[in-house]
Formats: sequence, structure tokens, C-alpha cells
Amino acid sequence: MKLVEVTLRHLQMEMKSPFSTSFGTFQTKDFILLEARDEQGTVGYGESVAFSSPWYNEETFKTNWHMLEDFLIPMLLGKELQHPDEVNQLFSAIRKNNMAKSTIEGAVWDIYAQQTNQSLAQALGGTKDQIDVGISIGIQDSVEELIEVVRGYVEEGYKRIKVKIKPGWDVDVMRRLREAFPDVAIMADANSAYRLEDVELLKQLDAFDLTMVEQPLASDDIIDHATLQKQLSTPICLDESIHSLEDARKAVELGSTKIINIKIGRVGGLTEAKRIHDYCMEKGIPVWCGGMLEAGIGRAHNVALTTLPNFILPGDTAGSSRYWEKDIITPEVTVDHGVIHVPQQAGIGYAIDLEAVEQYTVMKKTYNLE
Ligand SMILES: O=C(O)CCC(=O)C1=CC=C[C@@H](O)[C@@H]1C(=O)O
Ligand SMILES: [Mg+2]
Repeated sequence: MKLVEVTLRHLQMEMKSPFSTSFGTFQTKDFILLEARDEQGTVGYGESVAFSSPWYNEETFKTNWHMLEDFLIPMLLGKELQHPDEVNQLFSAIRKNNMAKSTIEGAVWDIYAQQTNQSLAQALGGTKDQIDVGISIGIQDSVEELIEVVRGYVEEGYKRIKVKIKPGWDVDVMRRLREAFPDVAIMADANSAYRLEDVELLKQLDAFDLTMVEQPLASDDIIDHATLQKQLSTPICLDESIHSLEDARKAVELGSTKIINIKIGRVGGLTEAKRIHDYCMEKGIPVWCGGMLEAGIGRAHNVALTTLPNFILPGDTAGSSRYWEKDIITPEVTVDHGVIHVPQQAGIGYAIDLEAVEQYTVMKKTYNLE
């Protein structure tokens, strides 16, 4: 496999409804869709999950474009590859910039799966033909509104409900949610909104039988989460703190986390995501696939990854229609009573919808061998 042409597109899509977290509200998604073609003419797609501003991590739409244009595409164009894992090795010479790396690595995995005539799920070692999924709900204007939104998704059959918490929107909200839904799997995502000094408040969450509390402390912390976990009965799940297999190993060895939210972009691609999955399976640490409000290509990669056996907790891969009036893939990702049926075709199993892509394209640039 040898990439001979890569096209970057700036796509702009409006979310059906704004998504609010402890860091602010998200409505318009500006992101990079990457199309790679190899010498046999096979085309693969990757999607950058970097947001326009660096609120989730240090990467942005613009830093990703710069890294792809000036470093990552030139490193891969014309390079003979036997397996997508080689991309992870090649990119180890570049510090961080995981979401940029993941964008092109995902396209290489897509090409590889097509050329070996297997689904991306099979190429990754996936074992499931359907996956359980949950849904992540942003901060609402009132608890009453949150309860109604949750009720709708519970009735749709989503297997787990994730809600955002932050100081002033936490214990009372979770108590009222648990009272309204005594038997539903509920988790909370704090996006680093708390400090170790908030331990007494966070301990109050133990009363609500949450499946986990995600990333309560600083986004680059592992030590304080270990101290906090010793005082909480609710399992801590790390998201932002885990950028690599090494981070996962340190967090598990220190007891900082009992569950890991794997996001392909955050860890630099599917190869590293699989390595973290395999390590966690060996250590008895369950994982699930987080979401970054992806469009259809990123969503398709999440579906494939979630077929690996240690993805035993429902992830955040809700259906396309939850986010977009019209997604960039056909068919769209659909959820059937909390279950996604995994496509078995070669590659990602969803076709690109070029009409929708053109509709959302702000600009594009093609890079090929000189
Ligand atoms: O894609 C989805 O539906 C999940 C989105 C989601 O919960 C998040 C996306 C990005 C940052 C956070 O707000 C949050 C997360 O941390 O998991
Ligand atoms: Mg999170």
C-alpha cells in the first residue's frame, strides 16, 4: 500500500441541537475530512475530531491542518506500507498532535481493510456483529428538561445515559435523575471541572449507584485521580488524561482509574487504541468508546473499534440522526433499541455521501507525489 494522493477538506456542519459541557456550548462543527488514495486507486477516509478551539485538548482544526499539510502527509506520501501499524511507528518521531495523526492513520486502516477484503472491524480483530451503545447528553437549561431528554433516550433503548456535571450542577441533579430512573445505567462526565479539594462533594455521588464518574480532575492528571479513587466507591473513568498506552499503564498501575474511555483521535489512531484495549483486557480494566460529536466517517471508525472484545461497556456512539440533519455517509449510523448492527462489507462499511460532503465543504486542497 502506497498513498499517492491526499485531499483535505474543511467541512462545516450544524448540530441539530447545541451540546453544552462544563467547558462551554458547541453548535457548529468545523473539521477536516481526509481522503487518501493509494497507487491501486483504493480510497480511504479519515476524520479529524479536533474542535475549532482548544477546550477539550491543545489541538484545533487549524493545528491539525498545519500538521497534516506540513508534516504528516509528506511523511506518508509515496511511502511503501505493509500494514497500518507502521504509521504509528513512523509518526512516533512527531511529538503529540494525536488527533492530526489519527486523521490520516484512519484512512490508511480503511484502505488496508478494503485491500485485504475485510471489514475494518475484522481488520482490527473485532469479534462482535452488533454493539451496545449509550448516549451522552449535554448540560440542559433545567433538571426538569434534562429528565425529559433522558426519558426520550431511555425509551429509545439506549443502554447507558451519560450526563455532564460541573460545580453547581452535580449532586442535586444526579439525585433527581436517579429518583426518576432507578434502574437505568447512568454515568457522569465532569470534564475536569473539579479539584481534589472537592472530594467531600464528589463522595456524595456514591449514593446514586453511577456506573462511573468520568474525568473529575485535571485533564493532564493521573496522581490526584489515584488519591481520589481511594476515597470514592464510584469507579473513576479517565478520558482526557489518557493519550497513549503508556498513560494507560501508569494510570492502571497507580489505581487512578477502573475504566478507560478510549477515543481514537485522543490516543493517535486505531493502532494505539487497539494496544490500550489489549492492555486493559489483560489487566481486567473494561473500556468503552467515547465520542467527539463525530460525523459519519469518525462514527464508522468508532463502531468498528467497539467490536473488540473488551469494549464491554456501552459507548457514546449514538446514531447519526442524533447530531445531524444529514450525515456525510450512506447509510447513516442507526441505533436499533440501543444496538448498532456492525457492517460486514470490506472497509468501514458505509459509503461516503459525496453530495453531502460537497454541500458542507468550505474549501479543499489536494496533495500528491511531486
Ligand atoms: O460524541 C458524543 O456524543 C459524546 C460527546 C461527549 O460526551 C464529549 C465530547 C467531547 C468532549 C466532552 O464534552 C465529552 C467527553 O468528554 O466525552
Ligand atoms: Mg469525557
